Amino acid sequence: MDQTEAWSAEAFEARLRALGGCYHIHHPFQVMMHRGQCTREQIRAWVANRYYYQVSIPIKDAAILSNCPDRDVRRHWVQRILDHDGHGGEGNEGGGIEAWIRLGEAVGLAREEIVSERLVLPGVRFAVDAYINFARRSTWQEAAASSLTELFAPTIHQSRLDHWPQHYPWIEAEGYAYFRRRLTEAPRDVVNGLRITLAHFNTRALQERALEILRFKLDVLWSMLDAMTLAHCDVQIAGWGRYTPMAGAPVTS
Ligand SMILES: O=C(O)c1cc(C(=O)O)c2c(n1)C(=O)C(=O)c1cc(C(=O)O)[nH]c1-2
Repeated sequence: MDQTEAWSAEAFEARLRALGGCYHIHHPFQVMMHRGQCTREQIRAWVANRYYYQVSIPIKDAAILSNCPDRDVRRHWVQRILDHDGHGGEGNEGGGIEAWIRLGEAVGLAREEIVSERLVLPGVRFAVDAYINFARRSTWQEAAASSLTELFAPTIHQSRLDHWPQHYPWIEAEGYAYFRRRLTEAPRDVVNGLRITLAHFNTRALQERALEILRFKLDVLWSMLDAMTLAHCDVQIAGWGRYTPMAGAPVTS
């Protein structure tokens, strides 16, 4: 087959979906959470760090809107901001960010501890900021394609709803509302994001570019968990012993 010929829409979509093999559902930290092997402290650390992703999503989406001259696209895309920030309508009073704070409280964090972001690790901040900056500097179509990790998100949200209550009975049930709401929001976002991506990336070179963008975004999510693993799991480093984040160089004398 001609290496420069565009893939059909179906073949292109299949390649995008195949990158699900690199989704953070396969990261050791995520696997540990899924199997019920996390301590309360590790779950709390994950929720507190992921808060930074949650509050950054609407900023990222506002960056996409600011680069998009197409009124129809903006009208759809703005819904994502309202999903997270809230619009006061029924079931969406505080939006996803408020629901995430409630999840934090359900796992034993204080609201102030979450919103102060003082538990957010540098590596998590850098990874999330890379995503925001990508959206600021790219075309709106490229930035839209970078949201397509959401293709794989309903599976991960559903698995938390299915397994966490048995594994972590100490988590208050109201905390799960965030995952439940994403089960309907994410598939709707994906239909829209896929439509834009399949229409815009219509040459082989552009399709390859879209795959590269999706890999970048998968790396953002993976790097966040790498940072959390280093800081909150018992990672031993030869010659250093247990890794302690931000502890500086070991005293070797
Ligand atoms: O819990 C997760 O594993 C997960 C992953 C992702 C993702 O794949 O980017 C998102 C979310 N959750 C999520 O809740 C969410 O609102 C969201 C928005 C976006 C995006 O890129 O615009 N990704 C995700």
